[in-house]
Amino acid sequence: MSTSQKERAALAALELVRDGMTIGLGTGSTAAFFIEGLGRKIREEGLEIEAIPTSQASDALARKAGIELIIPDETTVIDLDVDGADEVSAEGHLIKGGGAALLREKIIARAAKQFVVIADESKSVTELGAFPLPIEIEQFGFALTVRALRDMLAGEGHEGVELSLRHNEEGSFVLSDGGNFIVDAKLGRIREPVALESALNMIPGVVDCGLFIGMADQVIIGTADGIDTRRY
Ligand SMILES: O=C[C@H](O)[C@H](O)[C@H](O)COP(=O)(O)O
Repeated sequence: MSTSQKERAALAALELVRDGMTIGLGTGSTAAFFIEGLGRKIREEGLEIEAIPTSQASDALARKAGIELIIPDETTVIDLDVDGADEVSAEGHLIKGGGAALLREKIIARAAKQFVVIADESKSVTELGAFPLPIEIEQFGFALTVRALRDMLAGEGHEGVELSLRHNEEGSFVLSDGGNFIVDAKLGRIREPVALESALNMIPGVVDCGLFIGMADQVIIGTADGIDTRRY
């Protein structure tokens, strides 16, 4: 069996798992390799692991893999969170949310002692922005929120940016697990991601955006014949 770059990164992240840990489970095709691998590791090594999924999809995968899931309370210590990304910059800043899970992913990444990103080489970029930035917005007044986004982005030098409400193949709006809409913003190039994240999250109606700035402790990129690990 040939190992894909995504799987290679996921297998490397499994090396960070220790008995007794509470682990955040990311969302997407790369995180799925980690979840399946974690299930195998728990069975083979008899580990005591509790996990918190960042989406209904990852919840279902984890249950299938036999991983014990918990709902965190205020005392919960999340030792490790492992998740994929849509783009990873040289500084370790991320774009996430291609699978509409950005809010739950950010809540868990923010709470985790160690946030590890796993990705294939195609996700590694010098500057964020080629991947349309997912922005999660409240359904109420969504058209007004889109207008406010457009106005703010124009003021920040992103005039005429294409903003689209995400639809599925049947033409219905895509909803996040929390029931919100997702707007994809084709920015092309994000020069100041720190300022942009703050400006986006200040707009009433914006629940959160897919910029994860300075959050990753470690990025593991699967390559053709190994891994490239970056620590921040
Ligand atoms: O909302 C989805 C997540 O942010 C994913 O982690 C991201 O889209 C990467 O997914 P994949 O590993 O499938 O490329």
